[in-house]
Amino acid sequence: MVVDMDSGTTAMVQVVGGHKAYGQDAVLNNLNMTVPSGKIYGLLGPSGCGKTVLLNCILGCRPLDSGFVKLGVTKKSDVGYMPQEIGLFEEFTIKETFLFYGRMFGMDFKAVKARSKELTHVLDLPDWRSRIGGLSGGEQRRVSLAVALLHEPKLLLLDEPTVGVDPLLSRNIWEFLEQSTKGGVTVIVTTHYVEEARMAHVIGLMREGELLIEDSPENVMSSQNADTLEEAFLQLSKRHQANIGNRTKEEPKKHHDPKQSAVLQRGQLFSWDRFFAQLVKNFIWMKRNTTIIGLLLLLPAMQSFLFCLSFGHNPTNIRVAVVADELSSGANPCVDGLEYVNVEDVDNCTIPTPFSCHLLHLLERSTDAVMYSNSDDAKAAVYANSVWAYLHIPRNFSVALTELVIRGINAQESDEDLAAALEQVSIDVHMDSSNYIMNQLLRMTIVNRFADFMKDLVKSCGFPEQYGSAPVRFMDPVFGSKDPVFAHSGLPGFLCSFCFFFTLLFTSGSLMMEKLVGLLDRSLVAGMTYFEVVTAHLVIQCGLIVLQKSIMLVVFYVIFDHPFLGNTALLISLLFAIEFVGVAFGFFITEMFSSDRLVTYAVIGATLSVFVLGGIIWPMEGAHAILRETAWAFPVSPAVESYKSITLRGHGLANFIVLKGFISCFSWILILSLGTVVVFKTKRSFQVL
Ligand SMILES: Nc1ncnc2c1ncn2[C@@H]1O[C@H](COP(=O)(O)OP(=O)(O)OP(=O)(O)O)[C@@H](O)[C@H]1O
Repeated sequence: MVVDMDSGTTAMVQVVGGHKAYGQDAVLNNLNMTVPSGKIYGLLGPSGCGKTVLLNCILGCRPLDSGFVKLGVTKKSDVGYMPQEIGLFEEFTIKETFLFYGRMFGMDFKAVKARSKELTHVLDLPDWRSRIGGLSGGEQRRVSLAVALLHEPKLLLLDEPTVGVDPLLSRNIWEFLEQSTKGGVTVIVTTHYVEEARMAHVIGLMREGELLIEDSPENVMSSQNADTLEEAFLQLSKRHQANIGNRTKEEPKKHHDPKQSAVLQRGQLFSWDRFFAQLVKNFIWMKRNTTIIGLLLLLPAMQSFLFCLSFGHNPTNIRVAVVADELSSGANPCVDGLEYVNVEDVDNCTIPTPFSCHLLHLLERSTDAVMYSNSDDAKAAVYANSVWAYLHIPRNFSVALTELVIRGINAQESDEDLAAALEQVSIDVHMDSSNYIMNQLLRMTIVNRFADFMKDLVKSCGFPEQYGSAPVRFMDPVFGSKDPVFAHSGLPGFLCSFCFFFTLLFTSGSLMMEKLVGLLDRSLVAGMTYFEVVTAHLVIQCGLIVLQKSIMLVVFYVIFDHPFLGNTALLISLLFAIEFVGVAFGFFITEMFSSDRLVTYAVIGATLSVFVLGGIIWPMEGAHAILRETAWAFPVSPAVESYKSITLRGHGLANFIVLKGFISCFSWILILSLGTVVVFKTKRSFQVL
């Protein structure tokens, strides 16, 4: 519907009392503008005066703070927009670019081809097979202009179309626009080149957010007694500058009425043409970026192999020094087939003494135990990081221990004798405890080997085995194996974190790339809906997820044979749910942040948090009470517990821990999706859904 102008003619665009500020600075200041239908409107003004902001307000990409915009068109497809930045996909050829936008506007191949041919001639475009990224700045601008003209819109908004263009070609472009207006097209062109705007039917001279004059170029010049537009603009600017000094600061009239402002309709929420255009674009991107896609598939495989090969196995070959005072110094009596020395007053026991040899023999099963002749050397070896610990066995160890075992503590004649005997049976361990895990594992190894030794000793002395062991029996475990492997319980946290990370990385990376080159906004202005962008992305993402997950699951459960007790379909559904949390988070942060650096930090921060809270490094049972109580609210953490219950305990969806993982994922997908829509709507005034 075309708006009636006071003069009786018709207007395609009307801005009434337009005011827009960023912070304290007014970018548009009570601006009134009328663009007659079927004319070229040249919007002139120095850099930073607000031309681009004004075009964005007309398009509805940015809302006015007050005032309103009226348009003579209602549909987005009636508008052609050429943004100041190129806003084209660098990986595309010119032909693919035309086809992408043609599809988006529902044009068939024949129509796209015919129109592209015409535009190629007028705009002197390079070979259609040329990639956009390989074109010069001027050539890219011409392709960008051709895209805006492709679907023969009724209203054209061109933001500096002739920058960097040869003067001859620039004239051709103006003539072409002039020609188009004869067919009823209305054109708004912003330009820095004041004289070039003489070819416009109407010009608006803009300065500091205000429109100083709006008339035909001839009238503008005659009203200022100027021979050139440049001169006229200079005079108007001088007068405006003088007025600014005298003006008291006026508060903008807040009469923004959304009902009066025109909103371009995008058509239906989902169109197969637009969805297909976006999908083909994603496929072309993948085809042109096989290295990235290859890495996205190779990385999970590589990480899975690295995890299986390096993570959670009990350390072997830990070097430990043993100093046994009861062994004669110099030659090692335990070597050469353990030629044990006999001690006379020990009888009934079949383990030869000194016992240090048997203990050493047992230690050698799980460590690299090395005999040292004295404590000073052993200590020096710990300081030099040659060994993780040294054990000191006292001089009378064998005799004192045998007496205590066979004759009992009551056989000691006095308390002093008992204390001396107990001192002689104590093995001192001096450890390098700088590594917590090594410390715990070594401690466990020493205690276990000593327990084995005591069992052997009491048995060899004719006592029942239990006499030498702690009165605790570890029966067959309810879940897991008798000798649990750390990697088995670490795997769920690792896999879930990586699922989240890979999808987050791909989603944020691909969206950010579209956003930074202005492609996303250009597509949205052209009528693409955010819903179509999301669905086209999800199709590609799902394909990648299936491939990545298949690789990882084969590595873990087929090649490395990790235990798997549960339902495969349930596990795959859980992994998909986690991946979609990553996708939703990717959409959220790319909408939230406008710089790729911030997005990168958010990806790293979120992944590390998920990794830490996933229980790989430490179980949540050991976390701070507040964190433990709130862990259910974090994304992915409940899913890790769910994963463990499915694979290591064989539980199904009826189990609450398993169910909680799914509930958590779906809740986060919902929260992040709603968050994305809110941020999207707040930042732009596009209709999203
Ligand atoms: N999102 C934003 N946040 C804050 N300030 C903004 C934003 N967008 C534009 N501005 C400011 O608004 C003013 C007008 O910008 P605009 O891009 O419209 O200028 P312009 O007339 O198009 O300039 P040029 O010809 O150089 O492109 C500038 O001072 C700019 O910094």
